Amino acid sequence: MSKRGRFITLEGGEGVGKSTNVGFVAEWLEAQGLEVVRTREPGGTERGEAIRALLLDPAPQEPLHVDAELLLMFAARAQHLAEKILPALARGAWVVCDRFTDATFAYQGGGRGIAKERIAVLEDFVQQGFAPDLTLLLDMPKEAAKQRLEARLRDRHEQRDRFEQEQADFFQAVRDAYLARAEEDPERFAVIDAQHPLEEVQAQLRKTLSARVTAWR
Ligand SMILES: Nc1ncnc2c1ncn2[C@@H]1O[C@H](COP(=O)(O)OP(=O)(O)OP(=O)(O)O)[C@@H](O)[C@H]1O
Ligand SMILES: Cc1cn([C@H]2C[C@H](O)[C@@H](COP(=O)(O)O)O2)c(=O)[nH]c1=O
Repeated sequence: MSKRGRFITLEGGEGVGKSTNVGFVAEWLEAQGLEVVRTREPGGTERGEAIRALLLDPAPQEPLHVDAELLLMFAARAQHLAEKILPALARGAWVVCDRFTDATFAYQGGGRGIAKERIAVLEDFVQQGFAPDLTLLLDMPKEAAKQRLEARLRDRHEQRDRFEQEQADFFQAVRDAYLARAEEDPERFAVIDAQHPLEEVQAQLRKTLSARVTAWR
């Protein structure tokens, strides 16, 4: 695959501010004169969004097996890569994605307990070495993130999705798995302290982006 643009992902647990800041990151890059494609996982394509609806269904008729959950994440990802991410990068656009494969290692690995070696097999199969250029990991204690999430659910009259219904130990395992991945790959990851007011979080993001964009040019 010829890749001229850069692939930036935002990661973190529920309610840490990923969706809020995907827009900020995309707009900051656009202000530097770059073409930006903003997307999310699971989803990002028509078929991927249909898979997302299955995965997030708050009241499924029958339980979803953990391996089926894992495979559906990668099925959506395969479509997303082929239809949207890789063509955008090939024409020189930058892609900003709300979650990618680190979420699989954190949720299906850390949260559900699937061995990371099994996840890595699917990662190799689907991605063939492809990985983000930069991952912005928004990190904060799960209790504070839960309060933000609950305020959002209340304000927007949203129902908890299937993942948001999990218990505290699941979210602690997700956070621990994300931090372990960041420690394993400090070149790719930037850990952003997300518990501060939005302006401070965005100042951290701006500083990180500015340093990376300068280094890449
Ligand atoms: N730094 C911040 N300080 C205070 N509130 C924030 C901050 N960042 C985001 N919020 C608010 O917290 C709530 C959760 O943010 P957001 O929806 O962006 O999180 P998320 O990580 O995308 O969550 P999810 O993974 O559940 O989709 C929103 O109501 C948002 O306005
Ligand atoms: C990519 C990916 C996502 N998930 C989970 C994490 C979240 O709970 C949902 C997506 O909802 P959001 O509001 O967009 O954050 O999906 C996962 O378990 N594994 C993955 O690979």
